[in-house]
Amino acid sequence: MANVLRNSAKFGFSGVLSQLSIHSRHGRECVSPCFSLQQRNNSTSPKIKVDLDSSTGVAVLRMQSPPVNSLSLDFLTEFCINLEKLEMDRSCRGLIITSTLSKVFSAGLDIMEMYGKSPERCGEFWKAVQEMWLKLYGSNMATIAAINGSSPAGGCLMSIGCDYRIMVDNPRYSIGLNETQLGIVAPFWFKDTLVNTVGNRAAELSLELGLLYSAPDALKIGLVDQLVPEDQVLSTAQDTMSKWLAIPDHARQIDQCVYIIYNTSPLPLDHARQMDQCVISVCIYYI
Ligand SMILES: CCCCCCCC/C=C\CC(=O)SCCNC(=O)CCNC(=O)[C@H](O)C(C)(C)COP(=O)(O)OP(=O)(O)OC[C@H]1O[C@@H](n2cnc3c(N)ncnc32)[C@H](O)[C@@H]1OP(=O)(O)O
Repeated sequence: MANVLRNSAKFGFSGVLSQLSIHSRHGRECVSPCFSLQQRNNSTSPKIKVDLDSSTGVAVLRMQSPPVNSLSLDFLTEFCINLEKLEMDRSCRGLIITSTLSKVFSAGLDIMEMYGKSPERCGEFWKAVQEMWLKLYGSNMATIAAINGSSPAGGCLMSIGCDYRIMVDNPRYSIGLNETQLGIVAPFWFKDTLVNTVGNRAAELSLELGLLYSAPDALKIGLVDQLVPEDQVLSTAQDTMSKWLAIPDHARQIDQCVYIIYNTSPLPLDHARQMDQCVISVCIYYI
């Protein structure tokens, strides 16, 4: 796998992100419209399953893309379409993300998307990664990751993009931003999200050494909020969600907004997204 990553160096990409600029129903910045997402979703079997309980207002999004829920362009597109639909549905106030696979939450970005692809495809892929994070981190819903397996790299990003993380108490499951171990560098907005979660020093050590934490170690540094037995991860997430939803939405959303404005990178701005594209291109060139 590391070889695939190293070989991908020669396929640097130069596509420029198109402008992403529609606004959500709540006025917060949103990304490209459902229409364009649907146009590029060519997959046949669904990689995502969503169940919305209209009596509680809680949706459970299950990632079901074997073998490891890797974040391919198709996967990310489907993920974003589902998030967008839930975001537009006023009856949905809370979202729980989990995996149907045993042992794996998500293996992160699909390695094959970074190998031997055209610059245009790489650009489209990176844009989808950005969209996934923007939609999740900026969501108006309360979001909980029910992490029932390993969650390296992009899988960890998805987890820390949620408001709260509950992980299965199994030392064999790991989580972390391990990019440097693969010879690549986590983009600045991965870093910011991690700093917001575990603080500066822990994030610095974690990123530079590309550390993957076992579930108990992840709890120690605050990378996850709670550990539970495997068979309780979803019920605990549901119980926790009811506490989050006891807070009036507008108060939680405004609080989150203030937090994001003061603590997060400018990725939601168009120029920052384009700058990110350039940085990633250079990184790939030097791998
Ligand atoms: C466009 C340019 C972008 C530039 C990016 C720069 C910034 C980088 C940002 C983010 C980086 C990433 O997210 S990179 C992905 C990093 N991911 C990992 O390091 C995880 C690697 N995988 C694992 O550790 C393990 O697979 C696992 C713990 C997740 C599961 O272990 P398990 O033993 O259950 O399964 P296997 O290891 O046997 O794997 C099964 C099967 O899945 C394939 N696989 C695994 N991970 C990936 C992946 N990320 N992408 C694609 N495919 C993956 C693995 O090769 C096996 O396939 P085969 O059965 O065919 O051999």
